[in-house]
Amino acid sequence: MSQTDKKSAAKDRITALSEQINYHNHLYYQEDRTEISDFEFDQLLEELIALETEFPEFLKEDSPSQRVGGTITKDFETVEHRYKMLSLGNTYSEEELKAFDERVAKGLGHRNYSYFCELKFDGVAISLVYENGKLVRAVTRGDGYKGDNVTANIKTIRNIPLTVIGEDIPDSFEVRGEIFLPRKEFDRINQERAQNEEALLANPRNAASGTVKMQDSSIVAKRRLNCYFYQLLGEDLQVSQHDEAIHLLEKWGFNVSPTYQKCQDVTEVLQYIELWREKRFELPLETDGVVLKINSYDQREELGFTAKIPRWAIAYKYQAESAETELLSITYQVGRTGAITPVAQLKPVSLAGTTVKRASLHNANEILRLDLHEGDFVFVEKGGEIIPKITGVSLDKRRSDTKPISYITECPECGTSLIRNEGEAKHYCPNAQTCPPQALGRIEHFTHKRAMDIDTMGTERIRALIEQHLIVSPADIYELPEKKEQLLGLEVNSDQYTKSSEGYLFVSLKKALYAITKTIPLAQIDNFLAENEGVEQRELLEKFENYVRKAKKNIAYNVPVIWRLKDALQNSSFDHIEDYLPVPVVLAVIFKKPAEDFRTICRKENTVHDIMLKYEGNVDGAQTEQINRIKGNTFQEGVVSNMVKGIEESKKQPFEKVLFALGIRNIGENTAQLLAKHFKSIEKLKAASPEELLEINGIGETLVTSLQAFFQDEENNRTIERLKNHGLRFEIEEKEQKLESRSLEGMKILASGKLNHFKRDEIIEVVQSHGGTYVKSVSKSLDFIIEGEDMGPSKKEKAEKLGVKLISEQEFMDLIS
Ligand SMILES: NC(=O)c1ccc[n+]([C@@H]2O[C@H](COP(=O)([O-])OP(=O)(O)OC[C@H]3O[C@@H](n4cnc5c(N)ncnc54)[C@H](O)[C@@H]3O)[C@@H](O)[C@H]2O)c1
Ligand SMILES: [Zn+2]
Repeated sequence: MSQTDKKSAAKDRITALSEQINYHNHLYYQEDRTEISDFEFDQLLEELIALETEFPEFLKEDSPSQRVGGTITKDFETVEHRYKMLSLGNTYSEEELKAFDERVAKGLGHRNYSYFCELKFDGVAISLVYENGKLVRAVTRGDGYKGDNVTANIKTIRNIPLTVIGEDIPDSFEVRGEIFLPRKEFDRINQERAQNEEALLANPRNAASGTVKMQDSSIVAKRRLNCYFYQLLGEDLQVSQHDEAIHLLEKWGFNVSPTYQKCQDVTEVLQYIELWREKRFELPLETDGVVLKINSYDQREELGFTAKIPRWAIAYKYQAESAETELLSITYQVGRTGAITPVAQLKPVSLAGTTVKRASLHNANEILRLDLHEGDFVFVEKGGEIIPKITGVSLDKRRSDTKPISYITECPECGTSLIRNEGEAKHYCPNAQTCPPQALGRIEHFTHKRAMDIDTMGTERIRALIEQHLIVSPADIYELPEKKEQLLGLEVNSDQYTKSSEGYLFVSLKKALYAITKTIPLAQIDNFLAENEGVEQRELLEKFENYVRKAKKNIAYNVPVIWRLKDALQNSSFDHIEDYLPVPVVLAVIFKKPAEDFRTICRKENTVHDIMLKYEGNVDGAQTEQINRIKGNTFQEGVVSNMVKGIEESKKQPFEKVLFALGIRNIGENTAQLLAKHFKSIEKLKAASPEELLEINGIGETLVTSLQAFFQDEENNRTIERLKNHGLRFEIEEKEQKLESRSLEGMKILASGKLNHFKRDEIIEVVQSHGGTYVKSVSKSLDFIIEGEDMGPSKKEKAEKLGVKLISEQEFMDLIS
C-alpha cells in the first residue's frame, strides 16, 4: 500500500471507529445498556488512539479519545465541576501495567514512590460537595466538566452523611465515590420484576446508573443504593498523601471499602491484583478491576494529566471470562403477558466455575445482530449479568451449508401466529384467552390472596389444570368440584417438561432414563446425573451405559435399552436440548417403534398424560408402568378435596374482591373498591356512562376505556354470567355499607409516609368507614394529608406548593374518635 493509500485508509477507519465508539458511549451512558462487552469497547478505543497517534493530523478535538463518554441530561440542573472529573486509562495486561510503571519512573526521574491500590467499583461516579459540614450538592460526572445535579436522589442513600461533624472540618470540600446497587438488592429487584413479568435489569451498574437519574426520589429510596468513597478534594486539606485522605474520609463517617492496600512497587501491585481476581466475587458489589494511584500528591502534580486521564493512575481490568461452544438449538419461552423470549441451548461448557448450557438472547433483533446460524460455534461470556450471554460467533468454524436461524412465527405453546408491534423488540402471542402461560397469569391473579383468595390452588396446580385443559377461564374453576373424578391422577409437576421451537414436548433426561430402564431408583439416576453435570449428552449416555454395567444393574435388559435410545436419537431430527430428551424418542424406546410414529401426537401437547390419551396403539401393563414413571406427581384424593374446599370458600368473597379478581386492565385493588362502593353492583357499573364514571374522584379516561373494552367483550360477559350462576357476589351486601361515623363525610384524604397505628390498606378502610374518600395522589382537591414518618420530600414539597394541609396521625385519630 502506498503512503497516501495508507493514510486515507487510516482516515476512514478513524471516522468509522469514532462513530462506533460514540454509538456505544451513547448506549452506555444515556440508555444504560450495552451491546458489546467492555473489553470489545476498550479494544475499539485502543485502536482509535493508536491510529490517532500515528496520524496526529486526523485527531479531531471532539474525538471520543479526547472526552469522557458521559453527557449531561436536560432533566436535571447542570452544574459545573470545580475539579474536572476525569476518566482513567485502562489496561488488561501485565505488560502494559509494567509499561505504565516505567512511564511513572521516567516522569519522576526516580523510583522513590508508592502506589495505593483500590478495587475498581462498577457503579456510577458521584461528586459530593460539602459546605460548612453540610452536603449541599451531589453531581454526576457528566462530560467531566459539567454534570447533573441529582442531590435529591442521592440524599435518599442512607449511609451518605448529610452533615459531617468533628474537629478541623474544612469549610468546603468535595468527596468522590461510586454509587452502586448491591448484588443482593439487584437480585431482589429482579426477582420482583420477574414475578411481575417486567423486563429484568441487565446488570447492577446499569441499574444503579438508571436509578440515580430517576425523576422520582421516592422510587430511588426504595432501591437500596449504596456508595463507596475514594477521593477527597479541597483547598486547605491537611493531607499530602492519598492514604491520609482515605483515613480522614473514614474518620468523618464516609463509607470506604476496606479492600484498599498501599503497595511499594509494581510487584506488590500485581500480587494485589491476583489476590482479588477471585476473591472480589465475595464482595457485596460488582467490581471490574483494580485502580492503582500514586500515593503522594506532590508526585501526582509532577506527573499531571492528559486531556482525558491522569498520568498518575491507571485501571487494570479483569477480563470477563469467555468460552466457546456449540449452539444446539433455540427454544422460545412464552411469558405470562404473551411476550416471547428466545433462549440459546448450548453444548455444556465450563465458564467462571460453573457449567453453562443456556444463554439468553432477548429477542429477534439480538439473533439478527449476531447473525446466528444453525450449528454455529459461539462465544459466551459471563460478565455482571446473571444469565450468560452470547457475545459473538466463531465465523471460522461455520460450515458453508448452514442456514441463518429463522425466528418462529407461531406460539410454541398454543400455535397462534405471533405478532410484533411497531417499534417493539419482542414478539407476542396475541391469544390472551387460551394460550396456557397467559391463562395462567389471569387465573393466578383471580385466585390471588387479595382477590378470590383460593390458596389451595397454587401456581403448579393451576398450571397443571390449564395444561390438561380442565380450565382456561376463571369460571371453569367453579366447575372443578363436579369433575373430581377427572382430577385424580392428573399430572401436577410439569417442570420436567420443556418444548422445542417446533412445539415438540421434551422430558427431562432424569425422568426418561428412569422410565426406560429397570431396577434403577430415581435417586440413583439423580446422583449419576449430578456427578456428570456438564458432560455433553452423547458422552453422558456412554457413561450411563458403563455405570449400568459396573453397578450390575440388570445389564441384560438395561444395556440394550440404552443402545435403542442412542439409535433412536441418532436417527431422529428433533432439536437438541441439553438435559432433556424428545418425548417421541422416549416413547419409541418404550414401544419399540420408530420415533416418527409418535411425531404428530407429541406436538402441541403439554404432558405425557395428554399424549397417551391420543395414542391409538396397544399399551400393555409393563408399558403403562413405564409411562407412569415419566409422569410428574399426580393429584391425589387429599389434594383434590382440599382444592374443592378452597373453591367453595371463595364464593364468600365480597363484591370488591370479585371485581378486582376479574383482572380488568388498570383496575387495581383500590379502584375496584372505589367502584364497588360507588355502584354497588356489576349491573350498575356496566350501565354507567363515561360521564358518570369520570365524576368519581380517582377515575380517569384510561379506566373508562378499560372498562368499556372489558364489557364489550362478550367472552367476559359470559364469564361473569357463569360466575354469578356459581354464586359469586356481584353486588354489595347491605352490612358492608354500614358506616362507623360521618366525621369525614365529603372529605378527600391521603396518607403519606409510615403510620404507626394503621397498615397501608387499613387506613383506606378507616377513611372510608367514616364517610371520607381516600385519594391516591397529591392534588389541590385534597382536604388534608395525614403525615406519617419519613414522608417523601417531593410529596411534601408538592403539598406545600398546592396549599394542602398536613395533619399528624394523632390529629387524625382525634378527628375520627
Ligand atoms: N460496553 C460498552 O459498550 C461500553 C461503552 C462505554 C464505556 N464502557 C466501559 O466503561 C468504562 C468507561 O470508562 P470511564 O470513562 O467511565 O472510565 P472508567 O470507568 O474506566 O474509569 C473511571 C471511573 O472509574 C470509577 N472508579 C471505580 N472505582 C474507583 C476507584 N477506586 N478509584 C477511582 N475511580 C474509580 C470512577 O467512577 C471513575 O469515574 C470503560 O471501562 C469501558 O470499557 C463500555
Ligand atoms: Zn400462545
